[in-house]
Amino acid sequence: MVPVPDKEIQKDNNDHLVQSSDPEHPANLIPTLCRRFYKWGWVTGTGGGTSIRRDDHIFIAPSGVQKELMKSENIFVLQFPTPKYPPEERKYIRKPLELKPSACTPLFLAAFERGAGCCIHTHSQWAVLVTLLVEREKGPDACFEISNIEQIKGIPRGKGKGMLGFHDTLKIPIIENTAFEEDLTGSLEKAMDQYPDTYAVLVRRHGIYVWGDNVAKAKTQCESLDYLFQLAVEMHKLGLPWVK
Ligand SMILES: CSC[C@@H](O)[C@@H](O)C(=O)COP(=O)(O)O
Ligand SMILES: [Zn+2]
Repeated sequence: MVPVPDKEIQKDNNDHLVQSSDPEHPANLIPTLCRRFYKWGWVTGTGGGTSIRRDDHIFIAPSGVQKELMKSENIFVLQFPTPKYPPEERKYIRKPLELKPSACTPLFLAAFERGAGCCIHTHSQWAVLVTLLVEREKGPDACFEISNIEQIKGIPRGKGKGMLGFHDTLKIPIIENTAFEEDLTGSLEKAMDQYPDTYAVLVRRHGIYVWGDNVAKAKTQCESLDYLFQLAVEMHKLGLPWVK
């Protein structure tokens, strides 16, 4: 697709890119998913979010808004690929007036650059608690590990490698939080490189980024991980080990 020149964006703002009666259209799916995620405590108090790639378009939510009340008309559209930095060089082809794009944008872009079709960021308390329970391990090797739990089979072994088995050990890298969301991008990318098979990165005292080849995979992987984190917290309370 030929990038739309700036003047034309100003003229009609490409509103048609977010207008569709199809509930599966990314501009409709992002608000629907965020309403659901809000109920699960993943995106409360404006935290967290979701982004979807469809062909060469990235659909992004606005920053600092109640994510469960978002509408399709509030969605930004980026031409993909696009520079992650500096933000003013990103190729927005639709910008809702008086809104800023999510601060998670460069992190979502890092997942799309690695082939994801959807990326979910949650502030789930289970994810945060797990990062606190492995707080002693800092640095590039910090990771959450769990094995011998049926739900591990909901997580891929790596791209094109099938799903993890019951006896496999699931490993999710943990990066340290930063004062600003955007500043997590470098360490997120480092963790992605260090763990090329991972589909998720935990952020200490903050939450998690989970991505998938498509929306259904990102959502079910995020659900499986959240289940495992909750279970891990409860196991810890009972003095049960996460890895056999
Ligand atoms: C409760 S504020 C949370 C934000 O700082 C950030 O962590 C976040 O997840 C959402 O950023 P946003 O720019 O609103 O999409
Ligand atoms: Zn966040």
